[in-house]
Amino acid sequence: MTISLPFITSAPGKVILFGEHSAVYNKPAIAASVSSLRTYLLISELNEPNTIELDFPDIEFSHKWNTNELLNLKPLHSHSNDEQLSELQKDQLEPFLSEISNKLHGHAAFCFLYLFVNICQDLHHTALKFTLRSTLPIGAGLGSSASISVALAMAMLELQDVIPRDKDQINKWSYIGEKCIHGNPSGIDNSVATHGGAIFFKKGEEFKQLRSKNKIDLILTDTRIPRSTKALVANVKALYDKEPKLIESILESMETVSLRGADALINGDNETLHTLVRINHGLLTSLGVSHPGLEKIKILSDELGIGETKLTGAGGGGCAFTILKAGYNTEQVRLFKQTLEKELNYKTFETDLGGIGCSLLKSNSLDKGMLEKILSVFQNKKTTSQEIDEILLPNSETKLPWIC
Ligand SMILES: Nc1ncnc2c1ncn2[C@@H]1O[C@H](COP(=O)(O)OP(=O)(O)O)[C@@H](O)[C@H]1O
Ligand SMILES: C[C@@](O)(CCOP(=O)(O)O)CC(=O)O
Ligand SMILES: [Mg+2]
Repeated sequence: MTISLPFITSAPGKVILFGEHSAVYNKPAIAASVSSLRTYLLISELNEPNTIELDFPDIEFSHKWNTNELLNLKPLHSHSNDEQLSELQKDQLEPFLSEISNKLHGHAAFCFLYLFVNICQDLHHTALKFTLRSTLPIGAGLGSSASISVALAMAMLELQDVIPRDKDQINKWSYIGEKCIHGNPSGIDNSVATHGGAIFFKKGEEFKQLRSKNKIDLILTDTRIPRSTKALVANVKALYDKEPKLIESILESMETVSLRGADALINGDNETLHTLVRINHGLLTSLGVSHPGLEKIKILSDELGIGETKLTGAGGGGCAFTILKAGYNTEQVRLFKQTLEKELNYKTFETDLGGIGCSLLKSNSLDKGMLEKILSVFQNKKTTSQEIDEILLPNSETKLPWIC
């Protein structure tokens, strides 16, 4: 039975605890979803026949395409060859993307179109609007790209009536979406955004859910320094090609860090965890993916003696996390946050790790008043992250019936 419109999908962002970049080279890595930073995607009927509209206000992008023209394209992506996007498909999509010159917009639109043409061939609705709002900082290392890919893939599989709902399918397609945005992703971000929790991930293998013995106390800091994952991953590749032996040995050290990290998390060995965070950050710095703005966070946490800091995600700007040592001084932590925010204009987040993965909200499970409230969150482009959270965040007071 076709899902009735409107409906909403959602997926979280993530923190990579150990192993970013080395994950791309088939080394193991550990990531956890960030419970409170999520993307929400509303799929609604459009009052304009034969039209697909994207409305992505977070990046000030909206665009319309003719539905028939899109559906006349052949789905050319073959999962048997899923290491590569289909070149033929890319060529077919080119005319639909040619008017979009902004890179941020182009990556998001390419991800949307590639998934749409390959997933939605038997669409029952021909006039649809996709409105996306995210409480994640974009391009900051917290996996906003994977989070939108997962929300899009989940929505399109629903539209296509793929029953039963299957997270492995969502994960597979969102990995393709990540490829459209990143070029060469490892797949760790989409896996954790799909399945939630914390995962031990190795490219090409089944990932394992990881249970940490202790709650990890961390402060997440966004430098607000913009960067693109695609460019950073390409820089590391260029370095690898230039110095393969040297870089391979750094990647092998990162492998050891992730393996030891998994043990330390499972056994609640905090001291080792702190040492590994320091070592992993140093190794990433040696790959050239830190930034003076990230080093400022590390230096401040060292000076105040509150814990260990490591960049997270692709680096080059974006975010770092600081894990707080046992019995930390709360006054020093307050000073840490205040200095970052007031003097450096950084943003700090407090979030738990390991929340739910992708989820679906059906309109027929909501009363009329609540549905109207939710629709207004999407319609009003000025809605703040806090207002989005108050209504849509799973486990918020509204207790919406999200299906995981
Ligand atoms: N809320 C959003 N709306 C539209 N596009 C988004 C959104 N969040 C992320 N994107 C897409 O993902 C890209 C950022 O991905 P990336 O460089 O991998 O950084 P990260 O995943 O660390 O946030 C953006 O350029 C944009 O194309
Ligand atoms: C650098 C990398 O390891 C993580 C990228 O994460 P983000 O897009 O910066 O959130 C790339 C990947 O694993 O796909
Ligand atoms: Mg990304």
